[in-house]
Amino acid sequence: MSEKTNQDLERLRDQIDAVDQQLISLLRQRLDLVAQVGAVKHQAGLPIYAPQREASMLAKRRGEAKELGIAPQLVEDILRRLMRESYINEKDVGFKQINPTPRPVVIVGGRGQLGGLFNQMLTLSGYRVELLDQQDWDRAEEIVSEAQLVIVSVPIAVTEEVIKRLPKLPDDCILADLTSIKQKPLQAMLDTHSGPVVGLHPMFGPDVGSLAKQLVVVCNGRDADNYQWLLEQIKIWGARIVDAQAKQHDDAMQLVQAMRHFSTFVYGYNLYKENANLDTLLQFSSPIYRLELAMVGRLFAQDAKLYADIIFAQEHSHDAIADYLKRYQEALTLLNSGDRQGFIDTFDEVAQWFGDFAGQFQRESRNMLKSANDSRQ
Ligand SMILES: O=C(O)C(=O)C[C@]1(C(=O)O)C=C[C@@H](O)C=C1
Repeated sequence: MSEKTNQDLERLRDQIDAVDQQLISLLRQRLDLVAQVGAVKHQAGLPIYAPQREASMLAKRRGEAKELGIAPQLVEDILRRLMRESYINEKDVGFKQINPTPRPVVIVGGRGQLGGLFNQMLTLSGYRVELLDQQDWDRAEEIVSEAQLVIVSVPIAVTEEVIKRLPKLPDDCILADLTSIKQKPLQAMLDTHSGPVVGLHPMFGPDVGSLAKQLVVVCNGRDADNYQWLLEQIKIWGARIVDAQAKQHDDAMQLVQAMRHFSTFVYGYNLYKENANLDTLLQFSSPIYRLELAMVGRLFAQDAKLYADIIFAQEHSHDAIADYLKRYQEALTLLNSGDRQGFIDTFDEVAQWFGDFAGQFQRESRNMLKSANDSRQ
């Protein structure tokens, strides 16, 4: 490379560095403003996530970007990443306490990951949180004696047993659970406690940075009026609430969770039995295959018992998985018989069934792939 080229590059890179440093300074200013917004929202009891504000802000910035010859999507991607940081920063400012009472919230299994997240959110909202774990059970009666809310957050396999072992709760105490199946825990809570009961299913893992834009499924149990404050508090944390009947939820979870996790498990099991060379697979991976491999591999970085519980606890998951196997075999028959047209006809039938969702999912996955590719070295 010539000396002049070197000098030109160095001069321009110095200017880029200066601009990037200004960007960092602007990020600091923006985060300070967002923290102030968080404080105002804390006082007013407003949710972190403000969809209307986001939509109008993104529309304006996209227009301004376009006028400057900048790709609107680039600006939107940057702002969405900034807002994800805002959710975390605003969370740390704390939240308005919807039900200001000195009575404690008891989290059974609060030293677990999901229980720990609810402990953090409730504490940030000003509630006094007590934990009731295995080592505390001899003091269980004392711990729950004044509780206004008891949340059960233990592995699925022991949820019903733990609920049934709970000491008598105050009559007005709310009994809730966070289990990913709803019918059995809800019935156990209704049988065990005569007061307010509600089943919750947080549709996210404990490693979310904030609850903004997350989803919590609510299965009403008893005396719903008494636990509306809890649902309001969850909304202030930024989450969306969806009501569902417990059976409707469990039936959907068979496909969404049990079958999905089981298929991912089998995919990984097959790679293992084939003794595939992951380094080689990655070497020849397109971005989408790498993402698929990552979604399989991440499963095996987690606790086998958790997924065993999710899959085995679903009473009818065997049926959903057996159906999947039957369709896998039907598709294999098309392949083995060389029935290319039969495959195409079936493919078109399924495409018809997906309808507009197919295009929507293609657009969404395209953006996910771009982001996933950005983070690659
Ligand atoms: O303006 C707000 O209400 C904010 O909380 C700030 C902010 C942002 O980062 O711009 C963050 C989250 C909201 O969903 C909308 C915007």
